[in-house]
Amino acid sequence: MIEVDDVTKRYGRTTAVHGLSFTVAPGQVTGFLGPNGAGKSTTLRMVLGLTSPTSGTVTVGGRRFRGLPRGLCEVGALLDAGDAHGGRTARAHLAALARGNGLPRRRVDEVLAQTGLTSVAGRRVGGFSLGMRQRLGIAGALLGDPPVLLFDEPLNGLDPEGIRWVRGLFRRLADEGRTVLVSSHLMREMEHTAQRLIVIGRGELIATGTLAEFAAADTTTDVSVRTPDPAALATALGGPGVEVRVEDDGSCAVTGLTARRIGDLALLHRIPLHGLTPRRASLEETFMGLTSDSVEYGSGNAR
Ligand SMILES: Nc1ncnc2c1ncn2[C@@H]1O[C@H](COP(=O)(O)OP(=O)(O)OP(=O)(O)O)[C@@H](O)[C@H]1O
Repeated sequence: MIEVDDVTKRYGRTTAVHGLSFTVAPGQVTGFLGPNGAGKSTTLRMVLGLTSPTSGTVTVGGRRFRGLPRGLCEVGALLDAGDAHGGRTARAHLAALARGNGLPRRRVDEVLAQTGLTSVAGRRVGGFSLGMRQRLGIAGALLGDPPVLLFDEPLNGLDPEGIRWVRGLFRRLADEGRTVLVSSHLMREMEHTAQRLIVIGRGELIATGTLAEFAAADTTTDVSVRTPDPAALATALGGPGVEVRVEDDGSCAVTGLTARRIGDLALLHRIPLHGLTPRRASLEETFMGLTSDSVEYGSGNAR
């Protein structure tokens, strides 16, 4: 369990995280979503104990950060796939990590097997593709067999097979009762990865909920209407809160009315309809709508 309680983190005049509170429960994969610069990495670093909050508290398994980074047996993390020394082999990299953390050597072979790297364990990391580096980073996170796992943009650079594998692994880790937090700036990456979402923007919480709740909460539905007389339709439907937009393909996108009401009004005004299709916003569109105020934020802006 991770609990972030009213956390603010400032770097000089930049506020990276502001009054952020959320909890991450074990047993499911939680997506941590936000546009670039939203404060995801900063938050993950605070959970790991690599950075201390300016104010507020972060607890992992009920324990507060006490000025020392959390050990590999407590929290495993993939923060930056590029941080392994390029001149070392994958096995040597993991062996050094294991030694430094007092972990048994056998864990190295176990995590190499778990991440599909056994056959390349003797190769230098410098020659690894980004996907292999991601696997190695994940192997490092698993080394201490920790109950809490953090992955910062782990799908970056993975091919479709790699993405499928990572998704399966995260699910298995969550099914084992672990707390799994995965960051991304792309909703489409989270759609088939996470069961719950935490969405942040400009360092602040925007929304939390299950994926199903996000899908159900999209109120920005519109209705696509085909008619030979869009102008008459717009006049007939016009009113407060109703918008009729003619799309490039000649159809009309109507917001603010149900398909049934549009049909009734068209009949009343004797306007022929050739099509009437209610449309739901995709999760990606819901995310864009939620974070649209946050994306203009350029890194380094003072708030
Ligand atoms: N060490 C630092 N010193 C100064 N500013 C920082 C530092 N770390 C992060 N920031 C700033 O804090 C804000 C949040 O950055 P952070 O990297 O946490 O966002 P992010 O959501 O992880 O973004 P991205 O997806 O681009 O990695 C940005 O404006 C960033 O420039």
